[in-house]
Amino acid sequence: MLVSSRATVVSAANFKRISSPCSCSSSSLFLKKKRVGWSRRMEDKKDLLATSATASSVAAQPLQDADALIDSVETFIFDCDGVIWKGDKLIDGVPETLELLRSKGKRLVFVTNNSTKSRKQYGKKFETLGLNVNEEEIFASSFAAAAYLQSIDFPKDKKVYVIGEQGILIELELAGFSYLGGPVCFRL
Ligand SMILES: O=C(O)COP(=O)(O)O
Repeated sequence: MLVSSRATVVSAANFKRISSPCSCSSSSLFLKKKRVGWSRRMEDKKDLLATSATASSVAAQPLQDADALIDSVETFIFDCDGVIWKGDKLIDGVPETLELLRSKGKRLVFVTNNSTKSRKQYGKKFETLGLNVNEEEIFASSFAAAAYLQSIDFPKDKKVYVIGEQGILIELELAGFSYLGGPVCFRL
């Protein structure tokens, strides 16, 4: 399974020139883990800086053989903002890249941690941008919140307090959960 992160914009036009998505993702995960002990000791900090420099170098390795990579991967997971679109603007090369991967029978999954929209609303956004993506291929954090509650058999007669966006409320409703809270406007 291949995870494409924000740092690795997959574009048909420059696919052969991009860095390896796997190395970017693993290095950022590694850095997050290391950060737990970072503030404790200055020596740890120095170690981390040395390590992060090495990790960055590894992440910058160019992709040598895009065809071999595509052939070896069954499922491509794309982040959305910064990879598929920037705000409301489609990123160049994305339609061609997705078409290429679909023509090779690859499974595509689109993930986003932006909870302002439900899966259905994201489906509309993909459509507006001219991309043919099924709702089942979209995993937004809004949907993940509802799916998690289902997975732990959260009782339907209890309420969920939502600190989050409208998309979460919609997904909770679809899953049959009651809630309190939701988007809050702060006035200064
Ligand atoms: O919009 C955001 O806050 C992040 O969105 P992303 O997870 O699709 O990159």
